[in-house]
Amino acid sequence: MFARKGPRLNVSLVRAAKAHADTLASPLLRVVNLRKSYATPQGPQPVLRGVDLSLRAGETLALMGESGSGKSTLLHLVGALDHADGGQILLDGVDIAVLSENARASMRREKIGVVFQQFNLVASLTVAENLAFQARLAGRYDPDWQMRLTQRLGLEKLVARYPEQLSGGQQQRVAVGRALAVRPKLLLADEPTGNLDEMAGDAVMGLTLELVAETGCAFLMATHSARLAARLERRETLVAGALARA
Ligand SMILES: Nc1ncnc2c1ncn2[C@@H]1O[C@H](COP(=O)(O)OP(=O)(O)OP(=O)(O)O)[C@@H](O)[C@H]1O
Repeated sequence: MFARKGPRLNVSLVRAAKAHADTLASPLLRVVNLRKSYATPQGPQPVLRGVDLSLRAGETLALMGESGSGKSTLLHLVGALDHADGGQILLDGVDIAVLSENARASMRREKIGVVFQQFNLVASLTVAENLAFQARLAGRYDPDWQMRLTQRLGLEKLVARYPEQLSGGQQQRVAVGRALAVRPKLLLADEPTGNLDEMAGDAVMGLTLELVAETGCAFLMATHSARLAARLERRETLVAGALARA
């Protein structure tokens, strides 16, 4: 019996190892020649003029650049929250631009977590309900994972509170938990510590990076802070609408 099962097990192990190697080799996110302009009274204002970017599963990348350089614009496009004028955004091999609105919405819910500078919690929901919000919408609510996230983020004693009863750092920890509750493949964060003092910001950053490593998701974070950017594996800077390596 063992003799018959042995070779089959080996073949499946080899296949699994190859699939894992392929996943690591091909980028989770590939942005190609991405372009975006905004309409202004003076005519279209180009912000992204051909951005190319790759991110592998599990990789962490800080997106830097002066105020107004287009960091939030890029995150919104990658997060399928806005439409590009041209170029491609391939997430898990799927071009976001060619998806129907429904398919974009499910990709957003199931594969992408987003953390904003302004926490954006639902004021009428408790901490526990906020944490579960996105996962429930995506049909991916997992009570064990939610409990673990709650513990890891130090929120056990706060689950029955409402956002207005929390400090900024606590609110942002809830927002990080909410984004990770779906176990996204990609976590996006736009100045996630921008509204926090240094100590609270560092604590949120540390927990986020630990949970990113634990879940194996890729992490793309826009930040002005070279100090925070240094905690991520890679750094890129937006200059004149394209990326220059920092
Ligand atoms: N909806 C919009 N309509 C018109 N212009 C916009 C819009 N959103 C952003 N912009 C402009 O696009 C440019 C890039 O803005 P964006 O918010 O992406 O920059 P940023 O690098 O994230 O800036 P910051 O670091 O200050 O947050 C800015 O000049 C901004 O004024």
